Amino acid sequence: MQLQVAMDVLTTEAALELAAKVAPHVDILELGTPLIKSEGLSAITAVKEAHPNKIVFADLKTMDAGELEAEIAFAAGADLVTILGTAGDSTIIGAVAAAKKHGKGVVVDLIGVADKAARAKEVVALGAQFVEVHAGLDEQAEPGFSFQTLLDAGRAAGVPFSIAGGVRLETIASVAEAGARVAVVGGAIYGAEDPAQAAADLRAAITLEPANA
Ligand SMILES: O=C(CO)[C@H](O)[C@H](O)COP(=O)(O)O
Repeated sequence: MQLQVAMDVLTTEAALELAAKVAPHVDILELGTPLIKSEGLSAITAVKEAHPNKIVFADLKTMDAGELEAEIAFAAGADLVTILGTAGDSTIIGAVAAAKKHGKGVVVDLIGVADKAARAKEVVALGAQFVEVHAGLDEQAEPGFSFQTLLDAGRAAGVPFSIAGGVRLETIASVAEAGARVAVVGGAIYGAEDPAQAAADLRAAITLEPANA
């Protein structure tokens, strides 16, 4: 299982500082949606230039204009972009076309999708590399939120998936056990007193091949 850090910070400077600390322990550097909205595509370029051997993940959360939005993010240096599973098939097909042109990949975020297993199979058939089974920050804060529902949805997906939303040291082993391809960790790394140590601890908690330096 790969480890992805979600850098939900607001400046390129903060992202570069965080990435420098955690890169030795993670496989994928994610630019969070607020960071991209705040700083624009130049943040993607800055992170890729600083970490050319890491997979750079642009959490665009695209809902329309799939080909155009994916195209500009790949051109800026992204290796993976997210398209929302609630978007129409034509949006996903467009983003996949851009990914093929650049030799990159599309991840479909299932946030807000009611039947996650059915949509997961559909979007992978459309060319998505994998799906992200995701509880967003707002959903996590809702009363009665259960992390277990994410694991169950991942298991039921029947296609390669990542888990995002509330993954931390206490839960990451269960993400691996559920068969996830990627564990996405945001707050448990960027909010830690020592992000490098937090990332190293998460890494040690799962059975992984060594991350690329
Ligand atoms: O994409 C996101 C929000 O939409 C977050 O980056 C993702 O949910 C990670 O969350 P956490 O901080 O709980 O690990």
